[in-house]
Amino acid sequence: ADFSGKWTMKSSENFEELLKVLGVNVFFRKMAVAAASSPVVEISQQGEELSIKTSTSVRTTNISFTVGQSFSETTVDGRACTSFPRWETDSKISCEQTLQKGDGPKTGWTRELTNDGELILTMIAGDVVCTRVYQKE
Ligand SMILES: C=C1C2=C(C[C@@]1(C)C/C=C/C(C)=C/C(=O)O)C(C)(C)CCC2
Repeated sequence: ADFSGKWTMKSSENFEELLKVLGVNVFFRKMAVAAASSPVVEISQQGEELSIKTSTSVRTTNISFTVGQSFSETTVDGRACTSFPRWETDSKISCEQTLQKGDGPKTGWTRELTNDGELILTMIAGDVVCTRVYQKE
């Protein structure tokens, strides 16, 4: 599957609940919910290598990784972690995260291309799953 393209978010659920489980205080939760309500995601993929730029009014994150190889990134609440992305199916990448220091709820994410061309991002923290659906611009 090829995730390349410019994506805008169509729907989001459980995003604030995700941040709450991660212990983000209400001030930063409200900021994040507002900032993350209209993100722009740009993905370029070359085979197994993906670069994902997620732009919001407050913070822009860039990650680059090769599926099957671990890399360093931060959890959604900004803590350094080691991530291990792998193909769950030929159109879904699942990524488990391990905090580099300290401890907290188990976190991870998945990104999946659906048959009707949407991109589904799930972010997991403990038993909370946040689901965000993106459409190609
Ligand atoms: C703006 C964000 C902020 C935070 C996280 C982030 C980065 C949330 C954005 C997530 C997106 C846009 C995910 C996606 O849809 O890929 C913090 C909690 C540190 C608080 C400061 C504002």
